[in-house]
Amino acid sequence: MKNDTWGRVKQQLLESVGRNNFANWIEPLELTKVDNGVAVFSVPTSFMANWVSRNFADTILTHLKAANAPASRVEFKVAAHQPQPATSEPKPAAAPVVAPVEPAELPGAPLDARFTFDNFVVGKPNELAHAAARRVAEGGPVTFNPLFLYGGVGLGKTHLMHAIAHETRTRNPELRVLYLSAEQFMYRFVQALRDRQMIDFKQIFRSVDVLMVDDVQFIAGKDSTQEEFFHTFNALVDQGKQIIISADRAPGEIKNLEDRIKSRLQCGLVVDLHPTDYELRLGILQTKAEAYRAQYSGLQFADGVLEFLAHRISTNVRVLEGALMRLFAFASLVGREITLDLTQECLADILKQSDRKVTVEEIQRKVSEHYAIRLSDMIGPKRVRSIARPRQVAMYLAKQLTSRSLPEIGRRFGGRDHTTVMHGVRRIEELKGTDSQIADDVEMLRRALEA
Ligand SMILES: Nc1ncnc2c1ncn2[C@@H]1O[C@H](COP(=O)(O)OP(=O)(O)OP(=O)(O)O)[C@@H](O)[C@H]1O
Repeated sequence: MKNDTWGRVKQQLLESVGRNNFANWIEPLELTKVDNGVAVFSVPTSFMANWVSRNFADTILTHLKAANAPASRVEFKVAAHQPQPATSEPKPAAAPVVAPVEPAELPGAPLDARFTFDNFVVGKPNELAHAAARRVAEGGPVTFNPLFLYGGVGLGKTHLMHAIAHETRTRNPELRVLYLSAEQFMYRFVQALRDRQMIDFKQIFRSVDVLMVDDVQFIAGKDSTQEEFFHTFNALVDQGKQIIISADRAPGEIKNLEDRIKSRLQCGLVVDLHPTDYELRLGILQTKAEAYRAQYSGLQFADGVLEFLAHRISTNVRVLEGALMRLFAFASLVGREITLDLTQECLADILKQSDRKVTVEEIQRKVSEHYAIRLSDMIGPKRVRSIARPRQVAMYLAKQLTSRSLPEIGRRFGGRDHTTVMHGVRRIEELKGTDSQIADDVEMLRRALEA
């Protein structure tokens, strides 16, 4: 077979496999001979030989036959002068045909075994992101590509990506799933450039079935990394492979990211993880506390502590988790029950940082309005229930929503003693469990004060 026949076949292959596949896998092939019906190609690396043989041998043979080439089989031989990539299997010396080798190991980051769908608590702020992640993890035809997840710090982007990877691997163990951060992508790229291993780099990244790149904003402003990322992205999308990307903001808002990349990233489904709300924070705390309780068996937990933390700690789940972990460790060290007081003592710094700045005076005002009593009665001496109960509700909310100590709250309620405040707080905690009217009032007031 003449080389111009191979030239014509290549033209047809370009159309049938697409531009990116052609550039990556077909263009580097060199037809060395056709012998006894076997078309022998020389390829630069054994990884490539293996990949082309698995994915393109039939297509190449079909086109060769269509061009009347006397070939009934194709073989791919590694060119002797090319250095072998460190990740490929050594080639048996006597075998001219490439022995089947395992695909090169993927240069991904390890997955956190705890970041599964089962451990992910779903609430209004993250339900869409969770549903999209589940959909992608189920596999099947690629419906949106890429899936782009974005949101503020510590809201679960990495958790969801790892969950997709775990689930995909469980459902389809044969799929090549690669998860890494954008920083690691850049590091691998720079390393490949330095070691003149770009062919291997491209081959490995173009051979995955699912690519996940976390914190993509990191490559903004890094021109050659962006360029390589763009080509990798296109090559995979052309092959119908799934891509999942995360960032701290929407694609259009990432500064110094090339426009063509922004527009690619917007092509699929873009979903955001909203800041957590009270219900989601409480759900997460309950799930994690359950796990800690099992770990620190025997540790007692007073009612209202988780609710207090869910009220008081900001939107960031990582901080919430850290607080809970510290609380359990502290309580087990000192051998005390986890009460509201212990919580405030142990987490004073975290609570101060995420103080919502609701004042005791505001609370008194809102509660007085709600129960239609005079503000002066709130801090005055009257002890009738119609006044004392709203006062206790206000004390409870002051304890929940501010970082004031019991004596400080007492002073703001007409100079009352801290034991009176403590009694009031406990009374409302009890009533919340038995009196739905009180529970509703407290909840409604809390929402109004936090709005
Ligand atoms: N809905 C959730 N349910 C359970 N755990 C959660 C949830 N959201 C976040 N977490 C936990 O909070 C911590 C931080 O989450 P993660 O690392 O996924 O955040 P991120 O959005 O990737 O943040 P960053 O932008 O800092 O990378 C993790 O330990 C994760 O398990």
